Amino acid sequence: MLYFVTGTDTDSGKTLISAALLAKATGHKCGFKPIASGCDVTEDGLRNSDALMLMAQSNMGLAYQEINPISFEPAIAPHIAASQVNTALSAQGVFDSMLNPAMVNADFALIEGAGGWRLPLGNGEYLSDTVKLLQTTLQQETSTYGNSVQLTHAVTKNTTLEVILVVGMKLGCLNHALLTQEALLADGVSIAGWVANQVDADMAFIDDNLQSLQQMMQAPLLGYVPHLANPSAENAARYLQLPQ
Ligand SMILES: Nc1ncnc2c1ncn2[C@@H]1O[C@H](COP(=O)(O)OP(=O)(O)OP(=O)(O)O)[C@@H](O)[C@H]1O
Ligand SMILES: C[C@H](N)[C@H](N)CCCCCC(=O)O
Ligand SMILES: [Mg+2]
Repeated sequence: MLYFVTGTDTDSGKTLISAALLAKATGHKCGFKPIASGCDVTEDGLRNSDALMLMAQSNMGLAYQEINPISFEPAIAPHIAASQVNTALSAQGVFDSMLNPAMVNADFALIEGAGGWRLPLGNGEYLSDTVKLLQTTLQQETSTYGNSVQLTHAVTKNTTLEVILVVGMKLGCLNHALLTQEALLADGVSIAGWVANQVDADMAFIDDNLQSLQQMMQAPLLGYVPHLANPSAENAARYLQLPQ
């Protein structure tokens, strides 16, 4: 199983839910954070807390750079962070840097996006283009990646990619969730499920909002995660089911 986890916005809970789904998964599992802006400078290089949280729930022994190949220090839009260090992002470049044998051979692998579905990479490209590229590549019988290594169905467990949408439950999320769903469907990706994640501890009429979303979302609800006093992967996992 290979999933791309997107959200209605930055801070919607993609990392918490991704880590929680990894915690629930069994077998060989790994989380990826291809692009991270907002990193600490360490002796070992740039380190991002999302990538470290996913790494803590992964068990395939990957190096940090394999989980998070593209990192920027400032917590700003990645294409702007890239331009600050005189570099540029592209859908193909992100694809090339992130594709890893573990991603296609894991029992459970997920890729956390950055921001929301239509995250700009600059030059008219979006992170959603990378996801579409990955989906197309996996669908082809044979494909090449990285150093032209041949990937065939014989060695590729994960030949499909589905999206999980994390809805950060707060006032305004209905519009964000519906627009994101529209974009996902228009882009031809399939939605494995969505998660209602209560980021706003005091959201009024949470039950009514949840009910409205359930009526309008065209994918299974994988769980409602309330606002947690201790938002750990294990605590959030108690409220979730893995996609079928
Ligand atoms: N259900 C929850 N209860 C309590 N706190 C939460 C909950 N969901 C998320 N948070 C907190 O909200 C913050 C944002 O969550 P998270 O980092 O998972 O968002 P994100 O969508 O991954 O953001 P980014 O776009 O930066 O990757 C974190 O501090 C997280 O612990
Ligand atoms: C810094 C933040 N936590 C994320 N890593 C990046 C969010 C970028 C959002 C870009 C945008 O859509 O405006
Ligand atoms: Mg995150």
